[in-house]
Amino acid sequence: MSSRWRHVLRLGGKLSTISPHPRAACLPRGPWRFLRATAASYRPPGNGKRGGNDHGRRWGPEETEEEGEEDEDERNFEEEEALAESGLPAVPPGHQKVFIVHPAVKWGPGKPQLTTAELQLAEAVALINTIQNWTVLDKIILSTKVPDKKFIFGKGNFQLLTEKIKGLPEISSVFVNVERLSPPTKKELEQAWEVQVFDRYSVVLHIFRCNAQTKEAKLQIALAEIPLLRSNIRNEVAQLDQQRGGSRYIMGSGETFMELQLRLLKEKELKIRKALERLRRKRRLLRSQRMKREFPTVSVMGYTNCGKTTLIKALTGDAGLQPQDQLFATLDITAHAGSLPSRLTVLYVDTIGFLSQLPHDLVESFSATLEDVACSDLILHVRDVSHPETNLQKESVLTVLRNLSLPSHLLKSIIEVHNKVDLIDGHHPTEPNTIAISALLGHGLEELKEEIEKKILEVTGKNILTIKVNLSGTQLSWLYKEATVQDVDVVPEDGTANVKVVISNSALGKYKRLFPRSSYSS
Ligand SMILES: Nc1nc2c(ncn2[C@@H]2O[C@H](COP(=O)(O)OP(=O)(O)OP(=O)(O)O)[C@@H](O)[C@H]2O)c(=O)[nH]1
Ligand SMILES: [Mg+2]
Repeated sequence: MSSRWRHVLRLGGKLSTISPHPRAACLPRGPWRFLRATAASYRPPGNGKRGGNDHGRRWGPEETEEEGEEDEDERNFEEEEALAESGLPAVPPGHQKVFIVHPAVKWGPGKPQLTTAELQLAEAVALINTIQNWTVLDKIILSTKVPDKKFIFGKGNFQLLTEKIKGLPEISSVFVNVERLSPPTKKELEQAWEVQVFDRYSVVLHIFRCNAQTKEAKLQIALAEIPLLRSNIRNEVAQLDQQRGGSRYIMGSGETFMELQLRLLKEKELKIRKALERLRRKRRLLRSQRMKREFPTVSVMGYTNCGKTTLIKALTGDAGLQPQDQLFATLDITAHAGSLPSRLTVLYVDTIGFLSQLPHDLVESFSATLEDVACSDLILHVRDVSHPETNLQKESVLTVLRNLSLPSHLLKSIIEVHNKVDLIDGHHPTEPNTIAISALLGHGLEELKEEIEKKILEVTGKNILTIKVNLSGTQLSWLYKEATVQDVDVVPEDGTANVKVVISNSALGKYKRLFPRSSYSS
């Protein structure tokens, strides 16, 4: 056996018990974990009998199976294989005592416009507090000119920070509140501070991992991890080669250690993409079924923790929904039926929340689920107007919405919902298409429903009418077939009924041609 292979296997089998850092038991264990995971997750084809507990199906009774039972087993096996241990340096389980550093650009073009360093630090604290068993031990704002460069801080500030961190031996990790730390920077900081170092990407990814419930969300997160894994492999294998200076090729294979790692990663990525595409097809099928049933769809979007789920729960009375005071509580797109004032049924779609400086890879990996938004009839943009950064949050959401290439009529008809007005005094928005509510207390919901109905009727080309029909004719049965009958008020004396319907423009045209002598009132 070549020495390189022995090396790979030894790393694969044992390294998980070795910690290269004295203070942290679960520091990154290197790209070889991925190799181990891949080998461990292998099972011969056909041995994939699984429980089939697919939490990913949240669309309820509309769902139909498009593929056979046997294929289902195979699919489950493939999905689980794609989801096998990612190999990403794991965030250690258990308690984390975190020190937060916020590098603040205080002047020049990089200075943030709609926020302050204090508010950004508060959001970093909220992110950490969202994770169970994680606590913030201390925090600091330090000025920098180049938060995205290899050396984030100047010499003096770095020394001060290092002394502070080393003076607190209880600290188990440091969260540097920047979008992404390059692997060499992260490694250097970890060596200097002797604790694990996280950036926004790894913290948000960890929250996602903790909160993901459905297979689709888990696959999307696994996909978002790939770029991180790739750069880790490049970085760590390069270092390994430098240290050992040994042969770069695995004997007989014509492949270097890094090439092998990258190939395995590519294979894993393809598996994830394939599994996601299958789920996407299923989602499209369900969407087309919903559209056939003519339920208008309202996407409820907004910054994380603004109250989207609370609002949908208030509008639909769906007891299954669980709003939580937690960032990224909702990671799965789910639809919930609710009635508008005219008793028209609409589906409210709960979506993943936004975050400013949310790493691009993460947003992209969730864009498949956001496909549903593009197909909806109306968007509610929910805002927590009691939040000190509400304007920045609005801008972040609108920027993402614009980048989702949504149809322009959707962007133009957005209803802006000012939520949590119970927490502030005298909030009376004056902008058009804006409604103030408290989803928690149920204030302003009737006005909101009326506005939703008005917009839905406009965009779907539907009308709400009361039509007088002759009960001896075929009008009523025609209306039951071609429109949504809301109410039938029979007038026994003259054998007629006043029928309240929601009817599309095209169906109304047909009705008028078929029954030219009917009378209508709106
Ligand atoms: N005071 C007050 N609190 C509210 C209101 N609406 C929601 N909340 C609270 O805000 C927190 C977040 O609510 P969610 O409905 O989970 O927010 P979300 O936008 O779905 O959050 P994510 O799914 O994490 O993006 C919960 O603690 C809610 O009780 C409101 O009108 N007033
Ligand atoms: Mg939610």
